[in-house]
Amino acid sequence: MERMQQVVGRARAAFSSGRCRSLEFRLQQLKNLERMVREKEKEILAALQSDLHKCGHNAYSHEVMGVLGELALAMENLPSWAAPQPVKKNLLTMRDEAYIYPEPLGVVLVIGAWNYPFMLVVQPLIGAIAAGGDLHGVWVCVGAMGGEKIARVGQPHWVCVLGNAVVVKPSEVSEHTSQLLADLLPQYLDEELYPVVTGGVPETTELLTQRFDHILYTGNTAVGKIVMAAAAKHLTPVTLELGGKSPCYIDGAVSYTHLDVYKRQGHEDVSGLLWAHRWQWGLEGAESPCCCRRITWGKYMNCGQTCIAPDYILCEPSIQSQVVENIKATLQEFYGEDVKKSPDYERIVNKRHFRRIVSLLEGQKIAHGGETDEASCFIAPTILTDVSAESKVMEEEIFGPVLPIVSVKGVDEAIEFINSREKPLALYVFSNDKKLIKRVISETSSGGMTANDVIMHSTVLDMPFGGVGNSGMGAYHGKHSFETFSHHRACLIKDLKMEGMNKLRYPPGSQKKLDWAKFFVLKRFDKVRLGLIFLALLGVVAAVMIKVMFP
Ligand SMILES: NC(=O)c1ccc[n+]([C@@H]2O[C@H](COP(=O)([O-])OP(=O)(O)OC[C@H]3O[C@@H](n4cnc5c(N)ncnc54)[C@H](O)[C@@H]3O)[C@@H](O)[C@H]2O)c1
Ligand SMILES: CC(C)=CCC/C(C)=C/CC/C(C)=C/C=O
Repeated sequence: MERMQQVVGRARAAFSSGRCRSLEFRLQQLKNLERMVREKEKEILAALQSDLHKCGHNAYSHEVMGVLGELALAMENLPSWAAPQPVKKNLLTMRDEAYIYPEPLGVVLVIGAWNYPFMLVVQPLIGAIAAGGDLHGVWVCVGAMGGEKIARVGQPHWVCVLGNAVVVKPSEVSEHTSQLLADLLPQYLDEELYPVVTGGVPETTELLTQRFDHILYTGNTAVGKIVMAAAAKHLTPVTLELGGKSPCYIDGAVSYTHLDVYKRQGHEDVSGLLWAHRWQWGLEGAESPCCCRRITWGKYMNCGQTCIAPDYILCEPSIQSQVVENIKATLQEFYGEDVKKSPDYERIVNKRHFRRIVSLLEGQKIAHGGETDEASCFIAPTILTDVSAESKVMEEEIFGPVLPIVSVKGVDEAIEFINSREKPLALYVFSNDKKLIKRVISETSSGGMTANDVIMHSTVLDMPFGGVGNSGMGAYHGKHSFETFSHHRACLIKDLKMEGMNKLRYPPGSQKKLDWAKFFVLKRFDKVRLGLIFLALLGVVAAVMIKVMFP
């Protein structure tokens, strides 16, 4: 207990010292982090190889690339993210400065998971370091109502505490990466502001008794509840990046839909159009090789241990065998004749997870794969067909290379199926009918979604990444990380003039005062209307002057 108290206490003291006060300091820390990633690339890739059997290419493109992208985005945009944001004002506040100032929360705890052990720790760390505003300069509101612009003028003349301190807790399950982060981060970042705590459940439990100003936890839902309960004791806000069963619906009726569309458009001979359609999709529907290749990539990457991997497929029974054939062909294309020998295919992280996944195969119809080797934690890419919605494999998140196919009659039943379960972290739909895609989006809910591909929404850094309901709360990535780790403080700066206006709100009250207050507070003028009123007034003044000057 004492140790954790010391770590967090030191981080809080460092935060309060104002060491991380300037934008320049935070940018420097981000630059140092980038230098660490570039200089220690070999060590990072080696740790990922030891923990998850990730080959160099996969480790780089799945983990390091995302971190470098996030760093570049944060460093480029930090000055504009950190600037106070002007807001629209009303008639009572039109002379004042009104803006939202992002301030850092204080000491943040980042708890990572083992499946992308480098990225899931460093990516949130970037946002937490960056967060907070820039009042180090002198900011003025330029423009009247609506405060069109906030401008940084002059040299810094007063300072305030900015940028969070961050306690980093990598997952003990990926022990090599965890140790590497504990060794490297203090070499490149301020040691007191950004301490690393290693260890397992006892250490995390102890850490969670401490008071933090925000906790970002990545991991399973059950532990997410433990984290939230511990945070509640201190009223600490949480971001929970959890998991769940992400469905993937394949629309097999695409070609027929298009046939109809082409006919309705008045095309007599649709064969040429359908041929073009087939050329685009490989086959007639979304069960095409192209779609199945994308699904195979996202399902079996990192041996299925990806939070947003398509967990299971929903499709009509008529296309099931085509889907299986196309996925099998892709597996051959990706991993060759002997998957075990492929450097691109990872392993299950440990024996506990290995046994859990193997137990999900019991009683299932294995259409492909199914080979396992406990000694090396190897499970071959596996496809299960005609899977019952009530079976064990359809109850919990699989988090392994097992892909069940569940039959549905069509999109209506698919939507019903998805909505009858917990809200997933991701949702995938394959169809070249845009209307159907939009319908699935509007009639379901999930943390994020991609149509006609998988995983890829998580790579768009301008989009928030996070879950909803059982799959989590809050989000991060890019500017959303900055916002997650900042408090959005409402700032109104008035002067001591025009006291007469305030009489409206001071006692004693009267109906007349209330009517004027209503006018000043509730009346909304848009810029065009204000402009017109100004022009009309100008016209009246001009008319009066003309009349006076030329009687
Ligand atoms: N949403 C996301 O971004 C995301 C990313 C990766 C994984 N996940 C989800 O995470 C799950 C897999 O991760 P995991 O949970 O096996 O990872 P894990 O075992 O690494 O646990 C995550 C963290 O929680 C801590 N922890 C574990 N048990 C604890 C306890 N009893 N009390 C306090 N702390 C505890 C660990 O020390 C670790 O740092 C899957 O459900 C997956 O979908 C989600
Ligand atoms: C190689 C490319 C273009 C993308 C892969 C990125 C990737 C591995 C995303 C998954 C990230 C994530 C939040 C995983 C959670 O377990």
